Amino acid sequence: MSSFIPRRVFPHLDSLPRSYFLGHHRAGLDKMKTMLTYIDLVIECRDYRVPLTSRNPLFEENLAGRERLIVYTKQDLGSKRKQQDKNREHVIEEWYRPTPVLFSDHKDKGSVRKVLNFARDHAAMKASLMGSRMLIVGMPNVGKSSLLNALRKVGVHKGKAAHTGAQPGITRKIGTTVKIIEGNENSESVYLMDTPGVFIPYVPNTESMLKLALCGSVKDAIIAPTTLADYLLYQLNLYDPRIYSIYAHPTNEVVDFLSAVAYKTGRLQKGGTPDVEASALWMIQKWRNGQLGRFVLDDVTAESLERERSDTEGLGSSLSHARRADKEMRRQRSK
Ligand SMILES: Nc1nc2c(ncn2[C@@H]2O[C@H](COP(=O)(O)OP(=O)(O)OP(=O)(O)O)[C@@H](O)[C@H]2O)c(=O)[nH]1
Repeated sequence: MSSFIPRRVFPHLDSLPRSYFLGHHRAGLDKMKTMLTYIDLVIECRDYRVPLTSRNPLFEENLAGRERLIVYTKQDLGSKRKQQDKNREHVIEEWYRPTPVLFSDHKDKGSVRKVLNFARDHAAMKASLMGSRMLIVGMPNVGKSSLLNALRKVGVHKGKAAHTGAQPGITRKIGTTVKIIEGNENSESVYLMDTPGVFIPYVPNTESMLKLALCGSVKDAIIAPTTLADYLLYQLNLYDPRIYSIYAHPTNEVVDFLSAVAYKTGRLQKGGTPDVEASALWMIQKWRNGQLGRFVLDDVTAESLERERSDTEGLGSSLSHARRADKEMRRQRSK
């Protein structure tokens, strides 16, 4: 163990797709734009494990002019609720000031209540006779529908209203409006609308694509499971290789790692050969569920937002525009 040295960089994979911008993403975004006049607040969800990479500039560009609350979902999957996490959350809050930022875990009533309180205060400020209407937006699979259900449960004690699932693309159209706060003599009711996840037209680099895929924003068929497991192994090694010690010795070799997992868990094909692909999918799922370490994949420092912004500049608006900007960026870099 003491002699093990993890990889410090993950190799650039030229053949990796860098787009997952589907028809219903574009259609959903267009529809959101037409609804903006009726909306008092946009609740933009991002994944706590990738606080920078799950930022989609399309929302800032297309839903500008409306007040925004940023909610980092799945806090439980990236945090151990320690001082280190508090420091990280403070940095994230500072990045977006004055835009308010909250952190949520859909099963933790306390964090859901904070979002509700924000929505209630915001609605009270607007004091509309028709009640307040809010839109929940974000990348695919980030946890929008789960948060909507949790807000409804805590807010008005009603059951699930939106479908949720482990793969992206469960919500394909803008859903029905759901009441999350009951009005009273002092304030009007608050309604929330679910929307389909919208992916970034063109991801700035392959590592960002791997991060988003690992967090479940991209369908599992898009990137080979062994490639994704290799990226997971890279991250596990940087964090703490002891996390997988019940399956394998520390290693940088994905096939060795997955073969050890296959032997240990009985994932074998005919003739007893290890089923590397099945083991890859199993390990990825374990990490996604928080059973293989809970940690953040992005670098969170005071400067990292600016760095990411300059990397993604021009990659927001359209696919062809994004490709051109990417080509130009590469040309500049090679100069
Ligand atoms: N651990 C944990 N899991 C969550 C949380 N929020 C959502 N999930 C899980 O993440 C997956 C995706 O959640 P959804 O609510 O369907 O995500 P979505 O953003 O509506 O997905 P799309 O339909 O692709 O837009 C589900 O398996 C949820 O159970 C959270 O706060 N913590």
